[in-house]
Amino acid sequence: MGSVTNTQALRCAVVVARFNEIITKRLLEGALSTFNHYSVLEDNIDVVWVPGSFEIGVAAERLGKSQKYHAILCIGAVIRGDTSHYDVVVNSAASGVLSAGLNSGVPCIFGVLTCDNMDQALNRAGGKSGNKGSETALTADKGNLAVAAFFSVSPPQKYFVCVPVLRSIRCGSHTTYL
Ligand SMILES: Nc1c(NC[C@H](O)[C@H](O)[C@H](O)CO)[nH]c(=O)[nH]c1=O
Ligand SMILES: CC(=O)[C@@H](O)COP(=O)(O)O
Repeated sequence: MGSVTNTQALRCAVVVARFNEIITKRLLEGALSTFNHYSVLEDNIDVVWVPGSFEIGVAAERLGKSQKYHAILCIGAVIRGDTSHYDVVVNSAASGVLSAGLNSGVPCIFGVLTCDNMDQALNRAGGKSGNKGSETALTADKGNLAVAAFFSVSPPQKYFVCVPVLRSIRCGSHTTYL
């Protein structure tokens, strides 16, 4: 993908885990509403659902390698149970997202909640601790503009020109299934 200097040119994919959907749907809504706030166009966002956080990395890497996106948001919610299964899913999700970014060269942003219980997750999905999905989208907007400017323009302080180009436009949900 070429570089972008304003958010209306930004193309993103959001990979969302269906597991703990009550949480991940709220994180997705937070991400989409933040994209809307920063003028990312609805048509430029593809949402891809996967069964659980364990599968996020595979999808993110495939999307990254498609060369269609400036950034891939990875959203999931892993909630601790009685066994060590939690650690396996969390570690696999984290290394999968990291590998997806390294192998595709596209920023893959880690928006997977890793919580001890459902209360912690609800608090971070629009509750008293904010909406981590929304923060994930913010990372994509700012991170991508920064990365694009850093690699493609000289002098690098052009980055500071890019950031204020943030306006508001309507953005609903746009869904694609793998
Ligand atoms: N326990 C959680 C899972 N488990 C499901 C796995 O992610 C995976 O889909 C399954 O093992 C099939 O490969 N996923 C979450 O996202 N959150 C959990 O708490
Ligand atoms: C991710 C988890 O820990 C959970 O879904 C699995 O629960 P358990 O460890 O009780 O089998």
